[in-house]
Amino acid sequence: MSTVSQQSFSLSLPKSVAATSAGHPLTRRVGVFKSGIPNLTLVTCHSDSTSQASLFLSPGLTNRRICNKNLVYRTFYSVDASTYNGSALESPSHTAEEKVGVLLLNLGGPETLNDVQPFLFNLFADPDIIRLPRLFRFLQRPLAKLISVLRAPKSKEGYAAIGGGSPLRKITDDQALALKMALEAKSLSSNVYVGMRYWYPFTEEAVEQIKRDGITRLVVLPLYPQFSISTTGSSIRVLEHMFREDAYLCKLPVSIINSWYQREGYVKSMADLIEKELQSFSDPKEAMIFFSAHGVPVSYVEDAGDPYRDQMEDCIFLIMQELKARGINNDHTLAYQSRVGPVQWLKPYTDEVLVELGQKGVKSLLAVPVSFVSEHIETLEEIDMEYRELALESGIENWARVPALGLTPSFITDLADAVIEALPSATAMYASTSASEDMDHDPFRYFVKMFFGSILAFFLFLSPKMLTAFKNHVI
Ligand SMILES: C=CC1=C(C)c2cc3[nH]c(cc4nc(cc5[nH]c(cc1n2)c(C)c5CCC(=O)O)C(CCC(=O)O)=C4C)c(C)c3C=C
Ligand SMILES: [Fe+2]
Repeated sequence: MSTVSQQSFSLSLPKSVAATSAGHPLTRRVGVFKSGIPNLTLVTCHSDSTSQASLFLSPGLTNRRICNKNLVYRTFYSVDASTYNGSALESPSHTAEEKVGVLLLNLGGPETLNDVQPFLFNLFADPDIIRLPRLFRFLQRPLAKLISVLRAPKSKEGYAAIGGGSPLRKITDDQALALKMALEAKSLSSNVYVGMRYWYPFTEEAVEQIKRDGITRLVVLPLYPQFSISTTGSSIRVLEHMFREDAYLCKLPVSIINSWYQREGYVKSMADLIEKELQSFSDPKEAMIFFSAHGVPVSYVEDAGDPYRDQMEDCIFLIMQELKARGINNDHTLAYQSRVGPVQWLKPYTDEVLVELGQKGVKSLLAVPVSFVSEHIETLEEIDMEYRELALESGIENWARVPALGLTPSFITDLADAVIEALPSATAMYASTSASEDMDHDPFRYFVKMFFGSILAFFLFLSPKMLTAFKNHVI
C-alpha cells in the first residue's frame, strides 16, 4: 500500500492539542478494512476517543485518470454550484496562510411533500443503497425511478404526519453553527459547511463552496456515529470522485472522521439523556432500555464487510458500561428498524421485538434512537407513532423516548474536540478509477451487458412480489 504524500502546514492549535499531536497519538492503533468503495481502503487510526480514516491508493493502481474530465459519475446530481445556499458559516482565519474548513456530512431530507419522490430517486439511485450486481448496474437509475414512484405515497404519509417535510436541514444547520461557535471557544476559527447526500444543500455544492473559499485544510465529519457503507461510505465516495478530478481538491489536506461512537463525550452525552429520561417513569429501575438502530441489509455486513453491526454493538456496550458506572443497571436490548425492500435486514427487527417484549410482560420501555443525532422521520413518525402504538397494543403500558442529541452542549463540544484532534493528520486525498469504469466505455461489452441484463432484470425485478416489497415499509 502506498500512501499519498502528506502536506506540511503551519497551524496554531490550542495548546493541549498541539502537545498531543506532536507525538501522533492518533496512529497508536491502526486497522484496515474494506470500505465498499472500489479501490478505496479505509485505514483507521484510533486515538483513545476518535477513529479517523485516511485514504490510500492500492498498490499497482495509477493516477492516470485523476484529472480525466470524461468520467461519468453515476451519483452526480446536476446542481449549479452558484446556487449553493447551504451552511458556509465563515469567520476570519486565525492565520494568514491557513483556512480551516469543516464539512458536516448528512443524509438530507425532503423539505416539502413535492420533494419526496425526487429525494427518494436520489436515494435509490445511489449504488451504495441499492447494490446491484455489475451486470445490472446500468439499470440503477430506471430502477430508482420505479421504486421512488412506488414508495413515494407511503413516504409522503410519513412526512405529512411530521409536519410536511424533514426537519434535517434546519437541525443540521443549527448543529453547524453550534459547532463553529464551540470551535471558536477553543480558539479555532473555521468555516463550517453542510453537505447532504440526497437533498439540498448537496455535498457537491458544499465542496464547490469550499473551493471558492480557498480552504487550505479540511476536516470531514459525517453526522453518523457509526460507519456504514450506506451512509458515511456513500458520502465519502462522492467526495472521492470529486477530489480525484480536481487539481485544487486533490492536493487539499483532508482528514475524515469515519466514526466517532466510541468518543467519551458522545457516550457520556447519550448516557446523560438516558439517565434523565428514565426519571419520567414512576419506577425508573423497571424500565427496559430499548436501543433502536436504523437497519442495513445483512449482505452489507456479511458480504461487503460493513463494520456497522459491530460498531453498533460496541456502541451499546460503551453506553451501558457508562450507565452501570453511574449505578444504573436496567435491562437493555438492541433491535433494528426501518427496513425497505425484499431482502434480509439486520435482526432482530424492532417491531417484532416490541411485540415479544409485550408478550413477555415488560411493562415499561424507554426507546433510544442510536444511529443518528438529529430528530428525523424515523424518530418522529416511526418510533413516536408506529412503534409506540404497537408497543401499547402489545401490553407495554409505560412508554418514553430519549430525544436525539441535536444541540446538546456536551455533544457539540465533543464534536469540536474531534475536529481539533483530526486536524494534524490531514493528508491530500485522491484515488484512481476502477477497471469497471473502463468496461463501461467499451461499446461491445456495454451492448452485451444491456441485452442480457435487460432480459434478466425483466424477470427478476418486475415480479409483483418485488414491487409490493418496495411499496411498503416492511416486507
Ligand atoms: C445510520 C443511519 C442510516 C442508515 C444505515 C440508513 C440506511 C438505509 N436507508 C435506506 C432507505 C431509506 N432511508 C430513508 C430515510 C432516512 N434514512 C436515515 C438514516 C439511515 N439510513 C435517515 C436519517 C433518514 C430520514 C431522513 C429524513 O428525511 O428525516 C428513507 C426515506 C424515508 C422512508 O421512505 O422511509 C428510505 C427509503 C436504505 C435502503 C438503507 C440501507 C441500504
Ligand atoms: Fe435510511
